[in-house]
Amino acid sequence: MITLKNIKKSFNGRIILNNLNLEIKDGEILAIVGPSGAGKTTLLRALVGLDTIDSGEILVDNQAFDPSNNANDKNMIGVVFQDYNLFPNLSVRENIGLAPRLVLKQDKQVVAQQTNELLTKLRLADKAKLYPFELSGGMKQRVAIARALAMQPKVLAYDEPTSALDPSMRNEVANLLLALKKDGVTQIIVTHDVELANKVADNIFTVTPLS
Ligand SMILES: Nc1ncnc2c1ncn2[C@@H]1O[C@H](COP(=O)(O)OP(=O)(O)OP(=O)(O)O)[C@@H](O)[C@H]1O
Repeated sequence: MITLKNIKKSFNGRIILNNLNLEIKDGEILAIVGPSGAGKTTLLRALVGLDTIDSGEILVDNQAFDPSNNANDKNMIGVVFQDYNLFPNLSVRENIGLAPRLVLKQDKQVVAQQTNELLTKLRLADKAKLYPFELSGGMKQRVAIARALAMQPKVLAYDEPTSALDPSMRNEVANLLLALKKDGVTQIIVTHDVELANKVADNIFTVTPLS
């Protein structure tokens, strides 16, 4: 379980998150919703350790969560960014296998086997040799998810998973999130897409603008 206690975050003296409290249970899908500028991405970035918080605590199973100093904590949460951040000069297979090789120092054969499994799971087996520029938005997103899953995170966080896609893809994204939930992955989505949130989320947290 992830627990956020009294989280406070300001930018240039302007308070964005004030004494925010939130619990995310293992295996659930949490949707973070709220109007533009309310602080949803700020909350997500703080939660995954991409930004510091001014005060408050982030706990995982009641232990302090410290991704900037603890590699296990850092690898615990995978992030799928809105623009996917794929490595443009690497193939789909290389995008997925790079971090397990470099960061987890996994054996080449283990990485190859795991990458094959992820390619199949994310319906990318016939795209393994392609480069990001050759992929549709939905395929890029599936590569980004496969790449995050390759690090075996307990939690996957997505920033606006449907906003860059054609609305007809919403069901596909929803089904993918629900399939990953069956595998036990805890998922956090920041979204404007209320329909997606209603369809997949076990819990919806609304961030309200403070001013
Ligand atoms: N690095 C930063 N420096 C200064 N201000 C920032 C920074 N990041 C975010 N902000 C401000 O914090 C507020 C919340 O931004 P945030 O991106 O978290 O909102 P959001 O709810 O995700 O909005 P949207 O739905 O439009 O993406 C905004 O007013 C934004 O301008």
